[in-house]
Amino acid sequence: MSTATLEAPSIPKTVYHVTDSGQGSAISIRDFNLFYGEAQALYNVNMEVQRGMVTSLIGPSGCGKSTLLRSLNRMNDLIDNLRIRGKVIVHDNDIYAPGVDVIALRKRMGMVFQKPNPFPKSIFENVIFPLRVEGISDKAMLEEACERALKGSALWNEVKDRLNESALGLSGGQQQRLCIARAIAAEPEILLMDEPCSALDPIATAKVEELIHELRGQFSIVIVTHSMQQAARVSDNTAFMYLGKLIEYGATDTVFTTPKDSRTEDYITGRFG
Ligand SMILES: Nc1ncnc2c1ncn2[C@@H]1O[C@H](COP(=O)(O)OP(=O)(O)OP(=O)(O)O)[C@@H](O)[C@H]1O
Repeated sequence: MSTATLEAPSIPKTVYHVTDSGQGSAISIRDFNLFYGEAQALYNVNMEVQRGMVTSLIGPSGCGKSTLLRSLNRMNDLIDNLRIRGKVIVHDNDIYAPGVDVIALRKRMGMVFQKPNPFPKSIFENVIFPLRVEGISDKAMLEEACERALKGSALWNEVKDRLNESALGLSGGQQQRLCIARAIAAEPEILLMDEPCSALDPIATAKVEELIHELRGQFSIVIVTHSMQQAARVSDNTAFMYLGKLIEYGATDTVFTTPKDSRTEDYITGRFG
């Protein structure tokens, strides 16, 4: 792993000092702008999400973190009067190009939301839901996928004897790890997490953070978090956003110890936000 300067000449104001995974980019965001009706929420964002690494999006409330995250798998498509300009490149293809299969795109990107959102079904059916959607019905294949995903989300030992019980009977922290199991069951390449610990207590948060650490390498993870401590603990790279702009995108250690932009410094030292 080396520290490389990734250039984005079209926005001189963003400071880049990103830790390069050596495996290239999982996602390239290029001159990306987003408008909710007349209101612009993202301004010329340029960012390379490094493959196999954990990337945190931080910044004060309303700065556009969730908007940017949801732009990566086109979750924003469902919003009326939304316009975008720019590109999001995954596997050399712009995901906003005409004719893109959005369902296929979302299969490559598992998503975990703020609040655990298990379906009112059994633990087993929750985990293998994405495979059912794909039309897989082979029992042995589903059981194997379920076990793999639950082991991957560090929940297997806690639920292996109650797979047919309702997922709603699990604790909040277990439900969130179940949602992570569901997100990884179809073996996506990228995991998008929108404040995955905001509804969890400190112990459950620690477990999810540990899990993120374990999933690193296997998946490219982008996580929105309000907690700077969490960003510092779990991520390789951190992107600081402010008023819809990407201000600084760099190696997490550097962002938190020696930020290069005064706005980043003001935020991480608690002067605003
Ligand atoms: N569906 C929407 N329609 C219109 N405006 C929206 C919508 N979603 C977000 N916005 C606006 O876009 C801006 C960015 O919001 P976003 O939720 O992305 O910020 P955030 O950094 O994730 O905030 P928070 O940390 O509070 O969750 C805000 O001004 C917000 O009001």
